[in-house]
Amino acid sequence: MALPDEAVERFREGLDEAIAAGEVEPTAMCLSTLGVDGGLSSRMVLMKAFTPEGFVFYTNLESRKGTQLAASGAAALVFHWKATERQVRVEGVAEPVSDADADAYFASRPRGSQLGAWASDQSRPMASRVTLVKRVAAVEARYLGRPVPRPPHWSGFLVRPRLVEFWYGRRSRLHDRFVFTLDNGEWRRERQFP
Ligand SMILES: Cc1cc2nc3c(=O)[nH]c(=O)nc-3n(C[C@H](O)[C@H](O)[C@H](O)COP(=O)(O)O)c2cc1C
Ligand code: PXP
Repeated sequence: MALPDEAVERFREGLDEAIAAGEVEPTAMCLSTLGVDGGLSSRMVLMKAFTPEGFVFYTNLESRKGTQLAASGAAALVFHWKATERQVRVEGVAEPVSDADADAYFASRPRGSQLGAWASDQSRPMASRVTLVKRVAAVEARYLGRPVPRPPHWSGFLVRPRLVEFWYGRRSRLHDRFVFTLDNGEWRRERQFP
């Protein structure tokens, strides 16, 4: 269910203002996923697309987050824009992006990052840094003089929101909060106490 116009506008405006204010990584978001044991796991990722459908990021599908999302889909995101004292919080369900979208984004990455996606068994044990350096050299040799294809284990997820909260910080601590919640197929909007 697409986000309501107001939520889309608030997100776009918040991101634009964070960029204008010089935020170092304005698209950085904390992603939380659910382990099979019911435990939670969080890490930062970079948002690469935002549409009324949701928030897209890319990763190794065999990583910890990748396997957790394949198992449950439950995902929560937090953006914190320090320069503008804002926070956006998202709760929803992650689904794979299309191969066409993943191919297009992968093709736009610097060659070094593309080679890294082949070389790194993200989240699995690595004996030493030398292992990684050797693997990068091997994939570099393999794709010498030709484009690096997207690895089958590297793609993206679209987090479709069921809740989006916009938090506007105030020095008084009497912050403003607007929460959009999907309720029986309809978006509900409410203010909440800070
Ligand atoms: C600011 C920032 C952005 C990051 N962006 C990504 C990203 O977009 N995709 C990714 O796979 N890892 C990204 N990482 C690395 C992840 O935080 C994490 O270490 C890695 O993906 C392994 O996570 P996992 O073992 O939980 O799967 C980023 C780290 C930081 C600090
Ligand atoms: C392993 C990894 N994948 C992806 C990203 C983010 O995407 P990109 O490298 O395409 O900007 C990062 C950012 O640090 C990263 O560390």
